[in-house]
Amino acid sequence: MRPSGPRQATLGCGGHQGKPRRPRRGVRIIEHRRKTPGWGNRGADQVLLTVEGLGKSIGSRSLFMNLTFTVEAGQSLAIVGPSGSGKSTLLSIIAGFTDPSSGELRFDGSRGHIEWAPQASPLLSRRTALDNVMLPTLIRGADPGAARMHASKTLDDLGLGAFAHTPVYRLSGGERQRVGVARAVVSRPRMLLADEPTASLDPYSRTAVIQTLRRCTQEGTAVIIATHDPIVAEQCDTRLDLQLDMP
Ligand SMILES: Nc1ncnc2c1ncn2[C@@H]1O[C@H](COP(=O)(O)OP(=O)(O)OP(=O)(O)O)[C@@H](O)[C@H]1O
Repeated sequence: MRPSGPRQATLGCGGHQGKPRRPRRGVRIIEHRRKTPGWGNRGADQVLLTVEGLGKSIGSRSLFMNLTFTVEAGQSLAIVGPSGSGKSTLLSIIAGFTDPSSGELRFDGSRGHIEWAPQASPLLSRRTALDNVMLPTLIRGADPGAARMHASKTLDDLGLGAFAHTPVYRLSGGERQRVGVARAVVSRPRMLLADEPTASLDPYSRTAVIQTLRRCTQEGTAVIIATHDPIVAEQCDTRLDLQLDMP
């Protein structure tokens, strides 16, 4: 069973008791929340990723340091923090695109099947929304009929059924954003990294995205979301807050 209360996870910068506090950037706080009903059940307690003492500096600037947390199957984790605090960089490190400056990540087995939904997904603009969303399952060897069915269902779930046969270049920004989410979730990865998946969406579309991500966790996908959206952060099992103290 997953512990019902807050779990010890990590650390901030440590004490400055009795000393004047020097302005600094990059205070780290992690809050762990109770598992929210409806988010993730299957595969709970299977730790997919262990992060220990992770730090990232760019030049002389420390974005974050000494992050320690785990990610389980079916868990939703929100990474929050001000613009520039390192949310996307942390996702990129987990994805393996960026090296950390310190610490380590250990995956259960290999990195396995991770999907990445960046802020602006690099879609094939002349192909239809359906073609784009079919691609990950086709690449993984699915039968074209099955790939089409899963892609159509995912587009429907995201309120894009009417745009399935529309070339991406004719879609609005918010519609493209949801096609990017659809493409990332359609193959039900082990872990999904979503960068601002609800940014600039209307409330209806935002709800559709949240429900889609929730369904993924229920099917065992670990979902890690970098977000400024308080509603998304509030609904995740765990929140990792990359505070940024301005000097
Ligand atoms: N390759 C790079 N070279 C230099 N600086 C970088 C690089 N990648 C990121 N940064 C810097 O690191 C900081 C963190 O960037 P990051 O995109 O991770 O922030 P974020 O918290 O996701 O911001 P936002 O909420 O605005 O998307 C920024 O100041 C950015 O300019």
